[in-house]
Amino acid sequence: MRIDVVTIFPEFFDVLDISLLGKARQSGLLDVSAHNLREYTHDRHRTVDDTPYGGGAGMVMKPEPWGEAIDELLGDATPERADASAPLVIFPSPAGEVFTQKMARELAHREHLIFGCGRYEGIDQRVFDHVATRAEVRLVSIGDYVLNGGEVAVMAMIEAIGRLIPGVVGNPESLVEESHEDGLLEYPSYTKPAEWRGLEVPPILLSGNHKAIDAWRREQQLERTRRVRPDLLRAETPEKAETAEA
Ligand SMILES: Oc1ccccc1-c1ccno1
Repeated sequence: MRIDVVTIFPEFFDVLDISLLGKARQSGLLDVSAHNLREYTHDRHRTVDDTPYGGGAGMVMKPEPWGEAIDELLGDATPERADASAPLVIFPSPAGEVFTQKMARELAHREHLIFGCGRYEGIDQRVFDHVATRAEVRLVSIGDYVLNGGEVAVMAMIEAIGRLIPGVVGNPESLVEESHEDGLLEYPSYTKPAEWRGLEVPPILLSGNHKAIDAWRREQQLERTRRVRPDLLRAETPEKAETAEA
């Protein structure tokens, strides 16, 4: 998978050379490149923002640099070539659809993602409108709170997507039993020692009875999800909600 990120802080993404995603980049499974939006300006001050039409506080990111940056990254992509190789352009935004594990799984199958990190009061709307004439565009939020810019959101999405690419995580089994993989929160985990500061590991986990352990873990998932994220039980599949009510 090729990932391009347009940002005024390209050095922010240097951290991706560390850990799992660093190995994925070295092995060629993941190719991440950060591009400085200011390289696409032509004035002495490398200006990327200006005052908003209609007034209001703050500054809005100018369309011209964005247009040139994304033109370069899209190459000769056209809507007519809308196949798996077609680039998907994602702008993190508090006004976007919420990023979920389901979306991460979907995006892990794409060949080329382009992320555009907005700052200030956002990016001129015409950038989204124009790019949408050439490629699929999505505005995506990582949660109901406000950040200073899209870089943190893009980092989170790259990690969530990148770790699902086959070969990136050593043991694919470890991807299955995680929060949100089956729509529920994960069960509590324990390791040695069996007793720590007076706290013992649940005896069922020491029993060796794997059928009983699986049942206990499933019940722990349901109890934790009912308590912490009841909204997940109301989502999508009625069976899930039915199980939860049992
Ligand atoms: O708050 C933001 C500012 C800029 C770009 C993205 C965000 C955001 C907030 C939540 N998800 O994305």
